[in-house]
Amino acid sequence: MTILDKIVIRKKEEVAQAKQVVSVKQLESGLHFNRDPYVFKDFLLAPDRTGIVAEFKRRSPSKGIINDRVTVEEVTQAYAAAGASALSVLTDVDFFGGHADDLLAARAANRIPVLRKDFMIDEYQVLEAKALGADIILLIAAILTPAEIRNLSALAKNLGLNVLLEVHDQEELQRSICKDLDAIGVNNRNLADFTVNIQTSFELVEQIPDEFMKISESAISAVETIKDLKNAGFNGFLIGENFMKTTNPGQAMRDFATQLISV
Ligand SMILES: O=C(O)c1ccccc1NCC(=O)[C@H](O)[C@H](O)COP(=O)(O)O
Repeated sequence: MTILDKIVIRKKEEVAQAKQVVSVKQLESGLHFNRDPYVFKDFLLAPDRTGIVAEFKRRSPSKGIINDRVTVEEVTQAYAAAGASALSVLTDVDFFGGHADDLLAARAANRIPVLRKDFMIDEYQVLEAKALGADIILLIAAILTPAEIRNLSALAKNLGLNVLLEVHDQEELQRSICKDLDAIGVNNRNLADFTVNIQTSFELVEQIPDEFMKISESAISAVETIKDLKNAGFNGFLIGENFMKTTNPGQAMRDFATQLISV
């Protein structure tokens, strides 16, 4: 069994429990339910932003604890001030040490799009994402059928949310593309065995239709890589560990963004 299989099994239990505690009706009366989400594309393409989707990531299955000494408010505000186009906030508790409260805190502290980074398998989680104030949801092709992707993305669109589809190879991409997606992310990390290879992005970028924003995800640690990814056609760059492993992730993002201007 891969880590992804384990995460999905746990996620099904979590969603079933959550439905017992908070009804769909209660979600729909939630704090942020009627808020208009930010448009992801506008922030990715804004000339005064970097295209970086900066992630708040306390720990991960591949690395264990990355940083448990910083707060979501201080880090995400510093990311936004340093030119992040969007924030990625992990809400998975068991495998990433995240929490729904992290998303609420990031939302309250910032005025740029926030991605709910989780393993979405049920419509309930999409409603939750909206209630928590997310602007973007992630759909991972490796854990969803094409029909599930169509249904979850259609619901997200109805709620005004942006949809980022994550793929790892050409087969996932071709079977998963549908009309309600806004962005397609190529994950350079193989979620089954944790190996990382930035070439995955370069190999897949030309297969992604131009109507979608193109995001390269994971294992990005050099400004030169961003330059190469931009030249290859990517609009966005999801970066977590490279910033979070430092004592001051916001400053690490600022230094990175400053170097980006000169490459
Ligand atoms: O990061 C992991 O170990 C991981 C394991 C299993 C499923 C997902 C995982 N990560 C989620 C991500 O995609 C990354 O957090 C994100 O792309 C940022 O990656 P990085 O810059 O390498 O932290």
